[in-house]
Amino acid sequence: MATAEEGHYSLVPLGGGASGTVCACRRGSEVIALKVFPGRLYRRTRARLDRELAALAGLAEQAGVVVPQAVETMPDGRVALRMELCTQSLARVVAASGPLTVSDVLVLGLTLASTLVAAHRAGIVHGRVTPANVLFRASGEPVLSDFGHTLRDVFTRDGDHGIAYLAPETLDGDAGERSDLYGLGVVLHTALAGRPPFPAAAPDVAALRDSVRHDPAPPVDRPEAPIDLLVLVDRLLEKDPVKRPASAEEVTKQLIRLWEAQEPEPEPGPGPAAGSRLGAEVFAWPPPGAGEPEPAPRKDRAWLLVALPACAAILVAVAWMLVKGPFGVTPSAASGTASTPPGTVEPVSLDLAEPADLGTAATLSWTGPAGWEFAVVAAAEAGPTETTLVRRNRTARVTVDPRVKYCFQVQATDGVRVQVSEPRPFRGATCRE
Ligand SMILES: Nc1ncnc2c1ncn2[C@@H]1O[C@H](COP(=O)(O)OP(=O)(O)OP(=O)(O)O)[C@@H](O)[C@H]1O
Repeated sequence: MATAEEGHYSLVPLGGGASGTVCACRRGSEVIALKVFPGRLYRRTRARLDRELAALAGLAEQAGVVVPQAVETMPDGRVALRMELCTQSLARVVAASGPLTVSDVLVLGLTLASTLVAAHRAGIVHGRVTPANVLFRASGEPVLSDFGHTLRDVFTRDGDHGIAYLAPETLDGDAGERSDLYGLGVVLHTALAGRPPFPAAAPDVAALRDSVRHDPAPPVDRPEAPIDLLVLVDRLLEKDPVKRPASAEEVTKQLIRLWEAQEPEPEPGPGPAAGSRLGAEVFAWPPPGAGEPEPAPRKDRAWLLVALPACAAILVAVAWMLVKGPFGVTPSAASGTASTPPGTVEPVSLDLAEPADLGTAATLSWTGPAGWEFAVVAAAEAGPTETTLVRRNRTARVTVDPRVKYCFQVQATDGVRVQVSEPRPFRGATCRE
């Protein structure tokens, strides 16, 4: 494992992709990830990158994503993106420890599908949803990384990297929202089968491209998995994008149904605190597994068994808030009451303040319990109702049509309870109490 001193940094390579190399980086007490690209950044590309990073920062407020926090210049002039350092990728977990449990696969699928809902609503297509781009935070929360096309387009040096994971249309340079759904299919297939649908390290690249374009994915042998989950994964992996589910929202709804239909699992026994082992790994230096071409076989996957289910309740409830309709307010019909996905109602204070009208936007602010996740519901008069996750933020800026009346509402969840604020009329809308 190479640890290089570069300027004032200590760098440990974690792996290389189509366009850059990701390193864990230590500067004093700070530990981060740097994705280093093989060249300098010119002014026009920088302007494009800045616009992209601004859009991604907005997405990070709504969804579980790792996005660049800053653009940095290495001592030799190469450009690098600074990110939070995660513990490891799904690719590494599966290669080292085998397939995930069905329940973990459902949580993973729900989290990624609701992330794609938020991304697609913001007009952002990922383009490379792969097992290496699904990372785990120290808490066990799965997050999607490697958004952004600007530097990928400028610095791609290995066009064949990762083609085993790409949708057939992406191989022809045409990626859209349904290509991200194909990527989700690859991720779920990998998590269930313990290997990707097509071998990542195929020696004959032309044959691999041919397989990705034409061969069906091999069946997943998990008799305990619900048949509807296996059918969904197969639909996500359809070669023709039109035959895949129509949207990430549809996939989220299906995964919620599968989650709700699960047999209750036995109570977990006493074990380490959620994510504690992962946390230790992140802050150890150098990071374990860094620089290894193949993950070292690791029998012990106790951290995932503890950390991922510990996140499940909140991740599922957040996905549920995003796509389930019962709290939707409309100017003529609003629930105004608390409801829950699986748990009980214990009212907590959740107060949405008078929205501020900025013409094409409204700013909302509210008070609510600490540690809960929030979503904003905006119902246009005689128009659609949109729910936007805002994670733990207490303010939101919502784009509105300057000619339309709205009712706004905030939903909150701690993973067990869901609380709904009183609806707030905007521009004189009539919201039902
Ligand atoms: N923020 C991060 N924290 C921890 N590991 C990371 C982080 N970002 C990337 N990695 C890991 O670093 C390695 C290289 O990532 P990189 O994004 O360069 O390539 P890739 O995901 O294999 O390919 P692609 O170019 O298609 O994204 C991967 O194994 C990835 O899981």
